[in-house]
Amino acid sequence: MDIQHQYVLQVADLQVHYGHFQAVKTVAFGVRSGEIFGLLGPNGAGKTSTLSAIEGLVRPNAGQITVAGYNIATHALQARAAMGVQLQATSFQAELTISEIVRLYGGIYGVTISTGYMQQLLEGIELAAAAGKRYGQLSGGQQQRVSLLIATIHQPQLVLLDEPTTGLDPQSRRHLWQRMEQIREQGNGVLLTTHSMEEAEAVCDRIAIIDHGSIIAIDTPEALIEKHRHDPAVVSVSRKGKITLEDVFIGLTGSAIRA
Ligand SMILES: Nc1ncnc2c1ncn2[C@@H]1O[C@H](COP(=O)(O)OP(=O)(O)OP(=O)(O)O)[C@@H](O)[C@H]1O
Repeated sequence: MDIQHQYVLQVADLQVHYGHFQAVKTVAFGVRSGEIFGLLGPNGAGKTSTLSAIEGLVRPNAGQITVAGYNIATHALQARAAMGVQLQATSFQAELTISEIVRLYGGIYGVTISTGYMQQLLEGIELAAAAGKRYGQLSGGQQQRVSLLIATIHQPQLVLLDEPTTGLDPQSRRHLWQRMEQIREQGNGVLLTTHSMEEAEAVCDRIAIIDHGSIIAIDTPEALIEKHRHDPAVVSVSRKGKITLEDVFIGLTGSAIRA
């Protein structure tokens, strides 16, 4: 099979309920090898619940999730070994140095990290000169770079990123975009949630818009803009006479402020 058309993630008929509340109703999509896929939706749409089901943190009420060909319900260990999840900044101990954290997580994932490889890894996130710096002393952008390095230290086929660039300055954001693009070039897949339409347009090959627990559109950013550019709901929210992905997003999900 052509590697471009292999799926590193397949989600079929996913449902996640919290008690009687259906947070995810009917979600189906796939992420291909060598693809950055964006999951976009207003607050409370069901993005994190979908990611949590893929990560195995919540048990779905229905549906199948397959990572690198492994069904997470029947082959959880293999599925988890094939995915990398970006941990929250607070997951790392503030007093550990960057190199200690890299060595610790390398050990957990069974990756041998020689001195030369450590140097290479830290150069890749522009932190080679700060190897001995404690995590708690790092800026938000530096912490994000370390946490993305840890998420990818075992070269997973699928990387899950939940709003990774929130709060970052433009330089740090560009750096993270480049890292995502490197993951794509290596033939692996990225599933990203974001509230930034600029980010989705800049890095995502395809996006799905999720609202009230269901996917309402799925395509490339360019195709979504093209398809909806004459919708009255989209035209009515456009600014400066140009239709953007944000106009399409608001046109499809409505202008009402969510939770
Ligand atoms: N543990 C939980 N128990 C009950 N309801 C929950 C729980 N987690 C999430 N919800 C609800 O499920 C819905 C979907 O939440 P989710 O966090 O998946 O949305 P989201 O799209 O990630 O939102 P945001 O953009 O705000 O992060 C929301 O209405 C939320 O309040």
